[in-house]
Amino acid sequence: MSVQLLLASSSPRRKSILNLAQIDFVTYSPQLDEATLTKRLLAIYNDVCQSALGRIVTSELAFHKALTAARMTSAPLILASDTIVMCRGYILGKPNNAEIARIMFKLLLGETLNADEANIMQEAHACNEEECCSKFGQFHQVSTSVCLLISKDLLNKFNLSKQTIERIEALPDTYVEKDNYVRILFVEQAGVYMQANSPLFTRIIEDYIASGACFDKAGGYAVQEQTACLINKIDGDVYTIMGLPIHAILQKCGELMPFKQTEAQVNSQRTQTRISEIKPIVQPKAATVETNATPEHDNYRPIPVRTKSSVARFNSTLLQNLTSYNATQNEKQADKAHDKANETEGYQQAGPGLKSVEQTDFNKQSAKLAEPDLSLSKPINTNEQELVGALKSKLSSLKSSSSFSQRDLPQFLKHNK
Ligand SMILES: Cc1cn([C@H]2C[C@H](O)[C@@H](COP(=O)(O)OP(=O)(O)OP(=O)(O)O)O2)c(=O)[nH]c1=O
Repeated sequence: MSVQLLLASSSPRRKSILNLAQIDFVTYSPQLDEATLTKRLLAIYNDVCQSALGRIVTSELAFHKALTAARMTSAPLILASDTIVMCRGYILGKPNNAEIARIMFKLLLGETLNADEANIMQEAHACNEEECCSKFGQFHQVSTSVCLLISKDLLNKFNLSKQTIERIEALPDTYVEKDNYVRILFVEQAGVYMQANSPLFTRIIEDYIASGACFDKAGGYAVQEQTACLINKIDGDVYTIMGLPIHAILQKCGELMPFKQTEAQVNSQRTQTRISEIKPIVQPKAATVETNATPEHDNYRPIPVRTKSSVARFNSTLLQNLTSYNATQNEKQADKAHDKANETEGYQQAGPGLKSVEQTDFNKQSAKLAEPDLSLSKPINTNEQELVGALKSKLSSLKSSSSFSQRDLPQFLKHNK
């Protein structure tokens, strides 16, 4: 099915992860006031643990990003995602400035905040969570929610497995936006342990903040950049931390993902197209004519081609003509003989006698020319052919008429020379 995925995100990481998975997509950046929405959610869910908060906040934000894109574009297949870091009861989004970024690293590395720092981070303090510091370092949790909206029309075109349909139907609030879209929403979480027990790490942090790379990352760090040096242990999928849990996406709704064609597939399609472009060679039905006629040339008449059967036809016509000519010659001779006899014995009706001579010679000639010579290829002149034919028919009509006598024949031949 040729449908493109709309990635409702401006995150370069999400784009590169989709590219990595060879998914065919275009992007749209939904405008959403994430901070206000998060504040509202924290006010409602003020008595839940940080793990649950991570799920709630990212789910709501991912869904609203996808919904905004659906309303603005009406695209049939939309993917949106949201990532936050929860550490020691604080919800860590993107740091607004270097100072906040530095405080975030203090939290992530298990350091104690002073009063001022705690004051700055007051709004982000979402719940009272026990500090989880183990031999692996300070623990924090990264939550990434994924929301896939698929139009009902498009969903009906998929040949989904029973298992997938059941899984979709079991999801809460499956149908959204006036029932036009089916919603698939899920959260992935990963645990990260960080340690910075050497001045070397302090330098890495300062360099990273100075580069400005921290400002578009939840928690102010990136697992895929130099701050990876601070990470001692990860529980979960690294792509959940980077903002798009590709393994879970493919596992849960891979059937709905449009994949890019590999070079081999594109090449094989090209070959198929080339083969289908080749017009079939139409063999002429009879071996007698070969035609270049096209529908545009209605008056086109094919050039006759001399074949074995056409030569045979020609020879049989020639045989008839020769036979007819021979008959005429015989009649001439018979008439001469008759005239001679008449001169001596007087006039006699000789019709049956002539007929008898005629038949005998016909049979002789027929026997001689029964096997037509197929090597004959020069057609008889049309005028001669017509003349012989006309003579033959006239002669036979005269012979059958009662008024015709043998004596009339020389005159007839002279007249029709
Ligand atoms: C923790 C962490 C986050 N991040 C990034 C992923 C997300 O892009 C970003 C979290 O912010 P989000 O608000 O989830 O995403 P975004 O604003 O970058 O993009 P959009 O809302 O348009 O989809 O932090 C990393 O790249 N590496 C990391 O290790």
